[in-house]
Amino acid sequence: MKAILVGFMGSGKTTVGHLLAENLNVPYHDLDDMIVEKAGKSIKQIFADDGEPAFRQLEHDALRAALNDDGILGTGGGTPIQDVNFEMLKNSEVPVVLLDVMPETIIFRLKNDTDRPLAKQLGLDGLVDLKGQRDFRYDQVSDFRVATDELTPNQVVEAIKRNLFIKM
Ligand SMILES: Nc1ncnc2c1ncn2[C@@H]1O[C@H](COP(=O)(O)OP(=O)(O)O)[C@@H](O)[C@H]1O
Ligand SMILES: O=C(O)C1=C[C@@H](OP(=O)(O)O)[C@@H](O)[C@H](O)C1
Ligand SMILES: [Mg+2]
Repeated sequence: MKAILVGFMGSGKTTVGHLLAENLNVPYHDLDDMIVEKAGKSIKQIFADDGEPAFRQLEHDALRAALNDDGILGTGGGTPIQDVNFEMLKNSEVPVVLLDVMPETIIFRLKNDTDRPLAKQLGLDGLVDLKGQRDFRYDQVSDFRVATDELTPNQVVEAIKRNLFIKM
């Protein structure tokens, strides 16, 4: 991998990851897509049929498989929260980029979302609490952070590239 994107739901990992990969002319891998492909059903359906622990196991398996691939990896918002994943990301040689986002922006970006079971379960206030619980982990696992609130996805790509080239 050239870079791994972490951050809360709605921070833009999937959107920016696709654009960054295209821009660098490398493949893009998204853990959620890998999980959906392996399970043969949507994330929403995995949560409904099998529960969150089953989803987290699939997520861990997908992360383990993806770390050896080339390109850009977009994780899910909960990926760094499992201890085993946290250690894998922290010990990886690949730069880990935190896409940061303010609660107001998350609410705005996800207000019509129907694909994220946790967002649906928790409601918007619950989401903000969850972000507060997770932020420390995102900070610890990442090499640098980009605040995305005031940036377009393409501007986020440019900010990541500036930081990556300094690090390479
Ligand atoms: N920088 C940005 N500015 C405005 N909207 C954004 C930005 N990044 C992502 N979005 C929008 O926010 C929503 C969630 O983005 P997504 O890439 O799925 O986030 P994640 O994968 O981190 O959950 C999508 O509707 C996307 O178009
Ligand atoms: O934060 C989380 O626990 C989750 C985030 C989602 O990915 P995005 O961060 O790409 O929305 C997806 O993996 C699942 O719905 C659980
Ligand atoms: Mg995503």
